[in-house]
Amino acid sequence: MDSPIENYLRRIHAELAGLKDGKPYSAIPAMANVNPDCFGIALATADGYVYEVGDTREEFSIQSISKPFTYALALADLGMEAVDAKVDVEPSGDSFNEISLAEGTGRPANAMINAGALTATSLVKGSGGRSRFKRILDTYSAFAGRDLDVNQRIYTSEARSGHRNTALGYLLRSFGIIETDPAPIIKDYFRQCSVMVNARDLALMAATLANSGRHPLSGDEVLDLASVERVLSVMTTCGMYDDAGSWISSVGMPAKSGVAGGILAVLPGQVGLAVYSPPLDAHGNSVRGVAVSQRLSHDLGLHFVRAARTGRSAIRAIYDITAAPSGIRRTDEAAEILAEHGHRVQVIELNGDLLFAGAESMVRALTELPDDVELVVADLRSVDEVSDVAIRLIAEAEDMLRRSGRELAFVELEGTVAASLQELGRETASFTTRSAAIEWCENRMLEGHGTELVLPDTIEPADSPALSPLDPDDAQLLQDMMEDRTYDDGDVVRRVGQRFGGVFFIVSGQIMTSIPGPDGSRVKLATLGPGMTFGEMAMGEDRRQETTVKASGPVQVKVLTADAIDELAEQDPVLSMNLWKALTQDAYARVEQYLREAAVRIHD
Ligand SMILES: NC(=O)CC[C@H](N)C(=O)O
Repeated sequence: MDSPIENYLRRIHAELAGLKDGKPYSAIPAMANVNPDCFGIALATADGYVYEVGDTREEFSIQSISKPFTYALALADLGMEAVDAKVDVEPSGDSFNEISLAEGTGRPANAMINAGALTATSLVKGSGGRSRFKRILDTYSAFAGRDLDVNQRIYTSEARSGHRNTALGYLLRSFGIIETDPAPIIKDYFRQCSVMVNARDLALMAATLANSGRHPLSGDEVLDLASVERVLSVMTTCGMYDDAGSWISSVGMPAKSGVAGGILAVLPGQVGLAVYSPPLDAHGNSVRGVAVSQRLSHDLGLHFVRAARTGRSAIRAIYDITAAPSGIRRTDEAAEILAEHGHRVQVIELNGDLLFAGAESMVRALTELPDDVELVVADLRSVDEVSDVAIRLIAEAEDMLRRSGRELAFVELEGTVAASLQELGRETASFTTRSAAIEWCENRMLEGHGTELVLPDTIEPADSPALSPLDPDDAQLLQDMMEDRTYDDGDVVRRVGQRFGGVFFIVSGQIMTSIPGPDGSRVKLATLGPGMTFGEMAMGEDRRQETTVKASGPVQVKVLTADAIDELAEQDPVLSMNLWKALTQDAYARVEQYLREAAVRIHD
């Protein structure tokens, strides 16, 4: 796909391919003969889209980039306390292979330098019939989202030449940091460094960390959030060894480098970045990898200080229900009451992630509502993640409202926030559509400010607003001509295109009218309740039913059928005329209300 991001990455790749500083790693003979011009950039989003430019499928050994993932497995296996007893979380300021252990305890400074990495490897035990190394390899594969494997030639070469690491392993044994024979542990460490990856793999491994431990493509929960938080913290302060200070200043992302020329960087919640290019700088980091990371951080605002600013207000809109009535047809008196008191019900529409900043903006808006607001509807349908902190803040805000006699209700598709609040002992109303929430608020307003104005559950046609202009005896006569019909929830009562089928009077229950929307969707127009009519608009030779009418729960209607209407026109033309005058008077009022509500309903 010719996307702006891919074009941007191509420009950076072309520009930095000309960077010729540094030399490929030569301490491991099998790694010496690599092409120094190999250069790939991969950027993976937290939802799994991977942008690739250059040699992103060229395989190379993961080397020290393996360390955070083995450290993650040890943390997941043993928990932080047990791991911290063996390896600290402090930056050493030393190079990756420094023989540096803490005075006295011998505890390595962190798990990113070789001493700490050997320790982390020693903390992983075989289990479930899988050896230590098989579990380590399976963990890397889960992070990459594909089966990875060891390059035996590189492993053998490093096992033969890795004297410094071997010395470190026995030194750790002498301090009791490694408690068993260090030889197999050192071999497993060499094996983990010899696992083959490409830049795409690393970008997805980084994106899994960015995605709180869940693989963005497979959706597998690879690592728990607490361990992700610890691994990224240590990568931030120690991942680039004695270049860590300069890295966090100029790039600002948790990262890990490897001497084969790979670099992996993570922007939590957003992206995983990987670069592969063999020539290394004096710190053992890929020269082009550092240059690409600095450019992308600057150009795309990936530095954690900038990225944190995305936690701006989560509020998309605040308005009262006079701007968005429920669509229920009410009597004139009820409509007047709602017009007068609608400002007492506020709707707050939110979007994005409700982490601390988003939740804070919502809670602040709740505290700033005018004193005469009685009900608040929080529309969360455009909200993505709601953190535990946000739930706790919302619960306290709900308490604050309740203490002042007010209530908070939610519109959300799965009801997760209301369920979370219930777990904290708060009972809050939750609806799946905004109109249902607003109807509930309107009824509360009518109960509170309009006494018995809330419509009764059952209205016979003779008592309906539509027949109110008629003489009561005439209305009753018409009702006696009607057929009784009942429908269950979801039944389609009338379809678009049907010929006139009579005038339907709703006795109890609710129906919902809708019209075909874009790409096969349905656009809800209105909800009609007891005492209301539908179907009369299709009267006339060339007219058809223009809306779909569906039962919203159990519904009882009485129908003045087309045959009965024809019979009435013959037997009592005066009453027939009065009936149509009454219905058309009511129908025009309804058309006007439909249009007003449809304009509001469209995006409901
Ligand atoms: N920084 C690195 O990638 C070093 C890895 C190498 N296998 C070593 O242990 O020395």
